[in-house]
Amino acid sequence: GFGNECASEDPRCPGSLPEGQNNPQVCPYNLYAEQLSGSAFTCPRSTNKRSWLYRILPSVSHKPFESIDEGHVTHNWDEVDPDPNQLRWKPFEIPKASQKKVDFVSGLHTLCGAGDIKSNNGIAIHIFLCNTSMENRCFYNSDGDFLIGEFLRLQTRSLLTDPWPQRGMRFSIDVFEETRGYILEVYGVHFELPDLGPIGANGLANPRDFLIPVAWYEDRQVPAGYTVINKYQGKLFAAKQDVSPFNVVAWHGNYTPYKYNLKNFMVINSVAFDHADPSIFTVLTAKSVRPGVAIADFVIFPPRWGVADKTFRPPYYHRNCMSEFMGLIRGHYEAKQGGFLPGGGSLHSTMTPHGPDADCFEKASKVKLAPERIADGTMAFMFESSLSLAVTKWGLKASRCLDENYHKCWEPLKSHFTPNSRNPAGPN
Ligand SMILES: O=C(O)Cc1cc(O)ccc1O
Ligand SMILES: [Fe+2]
Repeated sequence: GFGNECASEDPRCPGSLPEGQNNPQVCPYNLYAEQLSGSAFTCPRSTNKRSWLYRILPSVSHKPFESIDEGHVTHNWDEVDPDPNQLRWKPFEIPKASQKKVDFVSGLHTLCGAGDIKSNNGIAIHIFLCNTSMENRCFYNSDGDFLIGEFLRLQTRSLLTDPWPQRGMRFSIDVFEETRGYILEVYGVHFELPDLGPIGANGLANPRDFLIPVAWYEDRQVPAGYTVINKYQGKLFAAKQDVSPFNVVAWHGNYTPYKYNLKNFMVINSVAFDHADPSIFTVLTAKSVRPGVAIADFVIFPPRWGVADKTFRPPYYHRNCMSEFMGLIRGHYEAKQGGFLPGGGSLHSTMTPHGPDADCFEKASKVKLAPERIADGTMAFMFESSLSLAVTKWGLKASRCLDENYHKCWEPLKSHFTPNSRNPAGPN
């Protein structure tokens, strides 16, 4: 369950978790005790996060970190001039394994972001494009948490393992084929489940559906050197060590990686009339200090029924003080039948107008309203942020995926205004 206090021992070492204290003079099985803190020691209980790890060697057993090539990872939000236009990307291209072997870390590309990494306030959106597993390499992020998009056949190994690693957690990603994914990085805060207000005690993403891994260790020497890669203040560093870092035999605490299957999301929606705001689809939120304002919300558009009467059912036309980055994991998105493709993305910046394309408007204004399955087999999502996001050089140019024709999807919109005829009948 989300945020629970858990305890886990590798079954090969029963009793490896010290009883009654965290720091015995000598730990069971002669393990080292190490605390991983995900919040200031003094945070209120409700936000205090830490885990105690009992490991074969402490994390400090490594050679010094050295700077490595960042590739397309950046936290420089001034690389290109601001551009308020609607932006859309065709599916980001995955390099072919036959041409170049690229793993999760070398395949990380920063698309956009905002804020300041050193003062722990901001977000970044990355795309990863890879074709090879991480071999004797792991990664950890000193700057923030990674929320990694949902992918088939992506497997992680980590000291506590699994796909949504929080700050500091080391993980290694295996892929079985050419793989692409989206990452929302938040600096300085952790994701939380949104409050439910009048919805009640249950619904949306239920805490019990968040899965947390069990302890599992490998006691493996790596004479050729195991590489620990660290993203620190937006730059990449590597340190060698001669053992696997996945050497945690037992742990307890509430600071863990977790994963969540989006299929478990309990969708709430309009069952009478009108289009509800997409905040009803919030899976997780990373709060800012302003009440109700997120530095980033993770919102999904899952398969569901559309039943609203006398309603234009697709998303309304709008301008928003929040920035909206959208991606498509599979299927299609209700407001754009063509052009917005799985593996691509779109960015509608602060107050930039957007909404259904002309074709969608025409169809949805005329369709006979019956209960309808919306977007079966699809999964679109939005990273919505109160920060005004800047796009990187890679996003605008080097990715070569920017769709120069995006604005054309609204060009056919024409006026339907009939000043002399009130049609349809007007409000009831
Ligand atoms: O722009 C979008 O497609 C996302 C979105 C969906 C919706 O149902 C209402 C508002 C909104 O921004
Ligand atoms: Fe929107």
